[in-house]
Amino acid sequence: MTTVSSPARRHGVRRATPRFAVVQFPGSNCDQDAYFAIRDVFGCPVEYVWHAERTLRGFDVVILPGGFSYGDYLRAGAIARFAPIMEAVRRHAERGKPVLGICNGFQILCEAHLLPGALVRNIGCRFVCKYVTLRVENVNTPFTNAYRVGQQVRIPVAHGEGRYVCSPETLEELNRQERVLFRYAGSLENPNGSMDNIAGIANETFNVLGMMPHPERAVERLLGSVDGRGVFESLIAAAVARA
Ligand SMILES: NC(=O)CC[C@H](N)C(=O)O
Repeated sequence: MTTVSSPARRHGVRRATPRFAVVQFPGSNCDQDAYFAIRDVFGCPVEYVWHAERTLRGFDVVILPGGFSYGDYLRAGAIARFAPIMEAVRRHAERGKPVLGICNGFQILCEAHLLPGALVRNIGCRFVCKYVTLRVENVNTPFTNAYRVGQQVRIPVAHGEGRYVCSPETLEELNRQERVLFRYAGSLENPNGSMDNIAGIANETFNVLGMMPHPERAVERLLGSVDGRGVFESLIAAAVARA
């Protein structure tokens, strides 16, 4: 684990550099990408937390990474929702601390009812793995403050069950409360048939975000895009603002 000695810590005041937890479920496969981005690209302290653990004490930001938790049996995220760690994730969210679910993490957050709606099989029933262009819709959140509203960003998706669906009432509420933080930039960019081109949504208090695209895979120019960096930069800036 890399520990960053922030100026705030050196002067004996509250820590500003957030401490990240990356939760690992059996079948997670993007946990190392998230860990690498946080530690090597952003220099923040990060630890893996196994799904059978029951506490997230000491962590500021919790990441539920992508993958195929429990083999995606029944429906992606439907079994992970019952993992022991999920009670701690719920408590973390209830305290107003940030929880970011990426791809399978988004699926788990919906199944756990920390976010509304569900992610079902892509239109066309195919696994889709490619870059898509997103539009950043709301930048007044701990996950998006480093972006400009309306900014278009290129971030990859890789999923078979990424079609976001919800009731008309929920959709109306999500839009009215500006809880859609990312949209596929038009129907041609929508890889899965999600309602209203939804790519990422927040809870009512804006401290839980689920998104199908993978920002942790878009943090190095060498890999094709740095447009995902804003999500981590926003979380770090929000932690500094809170300290
Ligand atoms: N990268 C991911 O998390 C994708 C896997 C996901 N469970 C799916 O729908 O295919």
